[in-house]
Amino acid sequence: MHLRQTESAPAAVASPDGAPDPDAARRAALRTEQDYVTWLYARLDVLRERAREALREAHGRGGAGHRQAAIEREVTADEQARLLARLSGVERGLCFGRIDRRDGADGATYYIGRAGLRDEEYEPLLIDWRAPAARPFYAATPNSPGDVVRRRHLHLRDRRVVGIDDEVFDLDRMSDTDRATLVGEAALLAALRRGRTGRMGDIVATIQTEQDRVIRSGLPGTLVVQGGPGTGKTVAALHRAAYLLYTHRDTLARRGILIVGPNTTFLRYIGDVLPSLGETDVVLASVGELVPGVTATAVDGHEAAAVKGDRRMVALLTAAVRDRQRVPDADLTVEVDDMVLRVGRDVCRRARDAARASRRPHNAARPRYVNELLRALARDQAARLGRPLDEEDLRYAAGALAEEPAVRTALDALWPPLTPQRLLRELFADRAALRSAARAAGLDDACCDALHRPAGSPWTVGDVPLLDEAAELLGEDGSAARAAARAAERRRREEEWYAQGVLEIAGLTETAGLDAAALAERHRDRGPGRTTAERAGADRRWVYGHVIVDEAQELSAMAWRMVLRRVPTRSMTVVGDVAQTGSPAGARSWGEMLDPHVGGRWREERLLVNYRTPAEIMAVAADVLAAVAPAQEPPESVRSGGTPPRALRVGEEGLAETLPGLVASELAEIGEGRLAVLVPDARHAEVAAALPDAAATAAPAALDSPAVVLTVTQAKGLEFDAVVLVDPAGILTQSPKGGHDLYVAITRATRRLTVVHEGDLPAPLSRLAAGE
Ligand SMILES: Nc1ncnc2c1ncn2[C@@H]1O[C@H](COP(=O)(O)OP(=O)(O)OP(=O)(O)O)[C@@H](O)[C@H]1O
Repeated sequence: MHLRQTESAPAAVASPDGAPDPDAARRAALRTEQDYVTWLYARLDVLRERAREALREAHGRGGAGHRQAAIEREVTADEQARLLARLSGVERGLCFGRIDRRDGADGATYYIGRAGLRDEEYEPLLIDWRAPAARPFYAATPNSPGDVVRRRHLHLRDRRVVGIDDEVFDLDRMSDTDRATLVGEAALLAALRRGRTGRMGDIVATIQTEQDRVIRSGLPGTLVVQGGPGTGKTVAALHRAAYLLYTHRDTLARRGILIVGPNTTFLRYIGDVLPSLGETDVVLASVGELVPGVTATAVDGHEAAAVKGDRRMVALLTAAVRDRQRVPDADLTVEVDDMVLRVGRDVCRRARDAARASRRPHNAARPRYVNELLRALARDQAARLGRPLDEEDLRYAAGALAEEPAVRTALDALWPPLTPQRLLRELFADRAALRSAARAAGLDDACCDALHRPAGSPWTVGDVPLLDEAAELLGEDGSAARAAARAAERRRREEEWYAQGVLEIAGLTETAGLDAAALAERHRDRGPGRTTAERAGADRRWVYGHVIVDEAQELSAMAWRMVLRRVPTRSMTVVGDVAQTGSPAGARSWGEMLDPHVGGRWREERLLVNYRTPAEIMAVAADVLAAVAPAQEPPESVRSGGTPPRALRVGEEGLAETLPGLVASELAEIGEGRLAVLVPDARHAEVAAALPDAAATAAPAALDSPAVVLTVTQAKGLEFDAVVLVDPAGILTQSPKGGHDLYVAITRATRRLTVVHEGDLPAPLSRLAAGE
């Protein structure tokens, strides 16, 4: 039997007059749990103090030893610092659950929490939520409870137990005392009712069974998590990252986990979840940040986005690179020391073809071409001077010519060293170059028009996969790598010199176990690039142990190529909803997107329950989905009730007058929560001007504001207690995927939805018309 107890249900502890006393039962249960929780925190304090002490000792142990000993101390200190960070991260809500199992004759009780704790005898006091022993806490359902007799949720405020919820799966197996102290209220619904803060919270206490399957799915291969809005795809994927780090720490600590999200605001929104689970060593990046050194936030128009995401851009870029490998129109002539040196055009052509035939990337193949031409120039120079040349002379003369500015300019014009940035900047600013490359790729002039732009334009998100593709085609620019190595060597010497000064000032001699080189290295390691995540984030060619892609339906074919380069093992979690695709280059089906890369070898989990949007609002969204994508099923809302969604008609000039009052009254209704005004792209500035008190940028700080004006693209993945949706017809018609945008906009609301419209309500929203 399964029983979800309510607070009024327990009826076994008697009051003095013999009547059942539920309050006494509740107090008794709270006391028991408080005692245990107090004990757990005491243990946590002890472990933290030990880690702190070990850290102090590692830092303080300056004394004897050589460089090896210094490094060992550093490693110990590093480990203790991580342990301390992990133990500090789990302070809030340390223990959130308990299961009573039918283990053996007596049964057994296990407490579940954010971290595993053991006593001095190594007996478990608290089970880490990711450990196999915690699984029944999440997996037990009324239909298949396994050996779980009762699941209890504990609600903590600071270190105090302030509430308990019980789910009983087998009342007959419970002892009389335990039955007497049953208390409860559905923990999940309590969690869902909380106001939004602008930051996603963890759900470690209320993970649902279907989500648990996603979280604990094995590390190898590609897992697709498909689910409608609010089904917990994002939050489950983040818990999966924590679970994988716990279960495969060795592999993943070395290679790291990358989480790709749609934009920096979204990343900020989800950024607290992993630290609250004690995990910090993860790289979070938007598609626009995946090439180190470039931060792209500008967004392309629909045409440009569609072309840039098209797989044929590979052929276009390949052709564009080939176009930069030229032979002169006539013989090559260069003036050096008042003498005109000449190399025949056919010699240039042969040299270029040989360099291309090496099949090396552009920058790596360049020396073949350049060296061949330098030798030809040197031979011509010697002939004109009437000097014979042996092989050594030839090498020397070619080297000397390479230093001549006129020679360098001439050779750079034929086969320039290229960075991805330079290639793209110059290509997009040059219509003729674009046409030539596009023709080779089978793209028409309209595509060229969509790509063409002035040279100084900012990088867009759609450019970043192209920069990454270009980096592959170009290879490392050897000169840049050499310059970087020289700069690094210079820095190393300066740091050592500085470190020597520090040692002298501190009166520490080399016999103190730390010489200047070791001290410099230690400080260098402390700087950027110290943790796996930091090193990985700064290296375009880093290979991750696992990659999670959120809102994955928005990624174009070119963006997938970029992401997949970072995970050749294809150990990935792909999270999204093809019914929410807004990008013109995004996914229509997972097979279409993934099959070219993983050859059909991906597995899928579906999430079907919406934890965000109440049923009344979801009914409106379902009408929209039925109109724009009848084959897609909307998820089912876990809760109903609350304020019915409504529509509000205003005159055209009435928008600016209506919105401030409407937003103020909605804010008053939601109290501490968050509100978003969602608008068509073209009306963002107008609506933002009407609401000067609301944040109006998609910058991460906007999440701190009680009210924010956003386009639907900017609001993707986010949620708000109240949504004011302005001009639904404008959203519907703003792009070929406008219907999907409207679906996304409606499903951002957790409590209240108001649709403000000027003309007639679009047909899919007719359900709202009745209430006007
Ligand atoms: N098991 C759970 N317990 C408590 N809250 C949950 C649970 N699952 C999901 N939620 C909450 O539901 C909301 C929606 O979750 P999430 O953003 O992960 O959904 P999603 O599927 O990624 O949505 P979308 O596709 O619309 O972006 C969040 O507030 C999340 O915390």
